[in-house]
Amino acid sequence: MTRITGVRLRRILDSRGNATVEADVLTESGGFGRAAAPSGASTGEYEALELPPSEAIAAARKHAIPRLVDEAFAGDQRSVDGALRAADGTDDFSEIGANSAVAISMAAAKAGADVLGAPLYQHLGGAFRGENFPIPLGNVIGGGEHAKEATHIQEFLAAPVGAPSVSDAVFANAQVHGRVSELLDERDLPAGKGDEGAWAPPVSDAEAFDLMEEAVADVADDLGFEIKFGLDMAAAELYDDEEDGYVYGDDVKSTAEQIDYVADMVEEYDLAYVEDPLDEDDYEGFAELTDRVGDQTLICGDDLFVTNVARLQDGIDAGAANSILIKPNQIGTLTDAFDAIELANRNGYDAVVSHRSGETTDATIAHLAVATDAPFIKTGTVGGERTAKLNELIRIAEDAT
Ligand SMILES: O=C(O)[C@@H](CO)OP(=O)(O)O
Ligand SMILES: [Mg+2]
Repeated sequence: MTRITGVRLRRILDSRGNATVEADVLTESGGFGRAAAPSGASTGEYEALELPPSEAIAAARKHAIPRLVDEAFAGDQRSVDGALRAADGTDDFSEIGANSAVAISMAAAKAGADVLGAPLYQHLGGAFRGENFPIPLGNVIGGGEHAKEATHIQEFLAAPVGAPSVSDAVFANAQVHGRVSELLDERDLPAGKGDEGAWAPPVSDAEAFDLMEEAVADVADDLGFEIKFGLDMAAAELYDDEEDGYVYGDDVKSTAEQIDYVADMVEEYDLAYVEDPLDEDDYEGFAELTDRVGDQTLICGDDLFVTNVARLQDGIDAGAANSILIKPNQIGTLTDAFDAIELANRNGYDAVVSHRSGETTDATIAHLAVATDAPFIKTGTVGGERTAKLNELIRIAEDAT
């Protein structure tokens, strides 16, 4: 029933106005799935490779589609993703592009779910998936590679850890986003937005910490539940080999100073989450920081692990981080993403499912996060390509309870 009978690929627009790959997968019994690849700006050096969409589509048509049509079953995700790997033949999907691969992989999962008549989260997670729902981490102030003339730290994320429901959490993040806008207005600061819809004001990182502290406290007071905040430091973008340190404008921090700085911020602001606090090659620094504050907060590896089981295993062996960011397009298939989540969970690492800065309205990650019982999902706060995931989470919570 789920034998694949057709795969169509096309170029569509993403939220930055760039082209990306969309895939349709059709099955023998009329099943249909459609998915689109997201795209990063602060991409990790060890990520699977995104090709220019036209090239990725041409290569996938030549190499992958013949191995899928009449050969693979949408209901058997490993057969689909195995065919994609075999068609590509490289470790980093440099032949057909991780963008073609991930779009086909996710579209096949949706087609498989469609044949069963099950929602995607149920198809992926099964009857024993657990009852928890992910808490959305909402990017409300940001800079780095996502906005010019703004903070050095890439993302300041609201984390509504005390929200009684998914819907309360989603609306709390939107309210924090709105509260930050009011605070900027009171301070006569311009409020442009970065790639993910976060405010990108021309303020120092220290001011952004203060704005976040005030905004989450105000909204928590109003709503009556705990809201913390966290960071994506995207420190690989701050790290400069020649300076041998982390560059914050005129200030350069050595690795030891960076670790002290992050540990101090965790203490001072009771941060719920810190992603990529150190360079993507610095397992040792990650381990030292995890040792210091890992019992108080999540130290998450994004560019460090790139959703890759081998890199995660190195991190586990080194005691680096206690959490992994999961981005299916970093590794190319849902199977690879699931394997990374499983390895993480077996070793006490929390898996946090994430969007990219360049997105479409594809909501697959909302289903992936629920299916795998992820404690957090990073999806932004406002903007159509962000709310597509958040609203899907609200629908899934309604459907599943
Ligand atoms: O660094 C990140 O975690 C992401 C998403 O917020 O950004 P990008 O997609 O640009 O890598
Ligand atoms: Mg990141």
